[in-house]
Parts: sequence; C-alpha cells; structure tokens
Amino acid sequence: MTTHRTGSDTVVQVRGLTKTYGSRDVLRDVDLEIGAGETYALLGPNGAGKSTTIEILEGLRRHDSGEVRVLGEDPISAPRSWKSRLGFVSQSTGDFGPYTPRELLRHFATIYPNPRDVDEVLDLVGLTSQAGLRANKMSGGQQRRLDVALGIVGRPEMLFLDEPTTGFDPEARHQFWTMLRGLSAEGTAILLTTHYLDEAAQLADRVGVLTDGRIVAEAPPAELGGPEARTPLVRWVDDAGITQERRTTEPARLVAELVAASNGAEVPGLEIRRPELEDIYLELIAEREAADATATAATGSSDAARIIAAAPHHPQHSEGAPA
Ligand SMILES: Nc1ncnc2c1ncn2[C@@H]1O[C@H](COP(=O)(O)OP(=O)(O)OP(=O)(O)O)[C@@H](O)[C@H]1O
Repeated sequence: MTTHRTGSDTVVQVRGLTKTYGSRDVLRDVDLEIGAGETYALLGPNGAGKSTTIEILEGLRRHDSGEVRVLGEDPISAPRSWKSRLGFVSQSTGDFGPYTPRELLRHFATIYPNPRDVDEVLDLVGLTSQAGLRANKMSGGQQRRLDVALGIVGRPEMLFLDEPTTGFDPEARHQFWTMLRGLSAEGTAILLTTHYLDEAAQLADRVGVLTDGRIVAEAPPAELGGPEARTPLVRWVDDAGITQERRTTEPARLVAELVAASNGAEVPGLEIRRPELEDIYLELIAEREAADATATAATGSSDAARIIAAAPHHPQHSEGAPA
C-alpha cells in the first residue's frame, strides 16, 4: 500500500513497524517514508495509532518490531544532538509557567545550534502583540500558536505536528498553512496529523490513512482512492418526492436529461457534488469498518472480547529515553 520513496534525501524510514499495548495490536506492519521538504499527513480515526507512531519516531516510545530511522538514527538510541535537529508539537499544550512567549522562545532558542530569530518566529505564528503577556493567561488558540512557535524555533530538519491547529481561528489556520509551506520550501520534512481534511488537502504532498494499525491507503491528496472515487455525484428529488443520486462522469448530460424530462422546469433538490478528500477518506474508513465487521462475524471474535479476555490491563506510559 505504501508508495516507497527512493533517494538519499529520505528523512523518515519505517518498515514493518509494530506496537502492542498489553494485548492490543495498535500498529501492525506500518511502512512510512518521508523525504526532505515533503509534508506527509497521517490521517485516521480516533485511536488509530497516529500519536503512537509519532511518539515512536520521536523516541518517546519503544516499538516492538520493525525498522525505524529518523535522520538516519534509531530514535531510541540516537545521540542527544539528534534531538536538536527535530521539532515537536505534541497533541496537548504544555504548562508555560510564569513566562511570556518571548521569554520562552528566547530560552528554547539557546538549546539549538542554529535557531531562528525569536521576533521572526513570533511574527510567523502571529503572536507579536502577545509576546510580552503571560503565556498561561493567553487563549487556547494563542497557546497552541506558542506550541507551534516552540516547535519551529530550532529550525528543525524534521517537524512533527500532532493536531497542531486545534483551537485555531480560520485566519490563524491560513497563516499557519502559509508558514508551513515556507518551512517546506526551505527543506523541512513535516509529519502532520490532523482531523481537518481540508488542512491535509492544502498542505500535504502525500496523505496516508491509518486505520486499525495499518496504512490502508497512501497517495497525494488529489489521487487518494483512485479516479473512481472522484466521480461526481448528481442528486435530485423525483416526481414521487424521493431523493435520487447517481454517480456519473458526465454530470452535465444527466442534468440536461433531467431538465428535459421536467419540460424545462427547475429540477427539485438538484445538486452536483464532486467528492473531496473528506468524502473519499470517510468512504475508505467505512469500507474498512465494513470489512472488519465481516471478518469479526466470521471469526466470532472482536478487539473488545480479546481485551476483556486479557484483563487486567495496565496502560503503559512513557517508555523511551528521556527527552
Ligand atoms: N500508553 C498507552 N497504554 C495503553 N494504550 C494506549 C496508550 N496510548 C495509547 N493507547 C491506545 O492506543 C490506541 C492508539 O492511540 P493513539 O493515541 O496513537 O491514537 P490516535 O490515532 O493518535 O488517536 P486520536 O486521533 O484520538 O489522537 C488507542 O486505542 C489508545 O487508547
């Protein structure tokens, strides 16, 4: 399923990655490659394993089997200098203590060998006018922008963004997209998870759909699901008041036929929809869930049954080397 990249600019290389929590297989045989300057969006429903994947790549979690290389190193045994080449924005906002965004950024900038200018970063994330305010008192969206600022101040070669724009207002999201395009143009590789499919469509060179621990589809956003998935859908209400829909590659012809059949009158409820990434993603997930339900019915087992059978279950926490 994975479209392997080749070349010396590979930043992330993952082969056959598996991860189990207790008796639960969270990642099963995941392959992933991301190149310099590439933005890869990892999509998937809640609990699919996206954050687990990112945490393994960051060296915060151990994996069970498979090969993982980020900037040529195994994250678990990588030297300290390796971390300074990465940028992280995790899913939850941190506690900023009594400090202001400018103070925090100045402090973090000292950790990196070639940091960005603090004022430039404040400007990039739209926090210039909040730079001197106490960060803990800023709004949720502003704190999230600060998370992003802290993630990029070290001029990372590889940037991990776990649902970075949660809480952003629309203007901030657009500003963020522009900023990411700039980082990408400078050669930064970006791994992004998001539940905003428009964000993935806007930013990603490739998207991967992770569900049930596997990447079930991977392609540039405009190609996911293949050409079939993009066939326009025409919907209208017929004489009996019943909503009809038909997929056709010639929607204009179908509309002309409908108009002719109604003697030139308006066709009630007429709508032509061209499936977007979100429609295609939802269809992929629904297909997958239907296939899993069929398999479960056939074997008479389910994840829930396996988990109950394996109880007591003790969740693990941070397993990797300290940051
Ligand atoms: N430390 C842990 N111990 C046990 N199970 C865990 C642990 N961390 C995550 N899980 C489980 O692993 C699965 C994958 O979680 P993960 O956070 O990677 O999903 P996700 O795709 O990032 O979800 P979301 O979109 O909700 O952020 C979930 O079922 C979750 O409950």
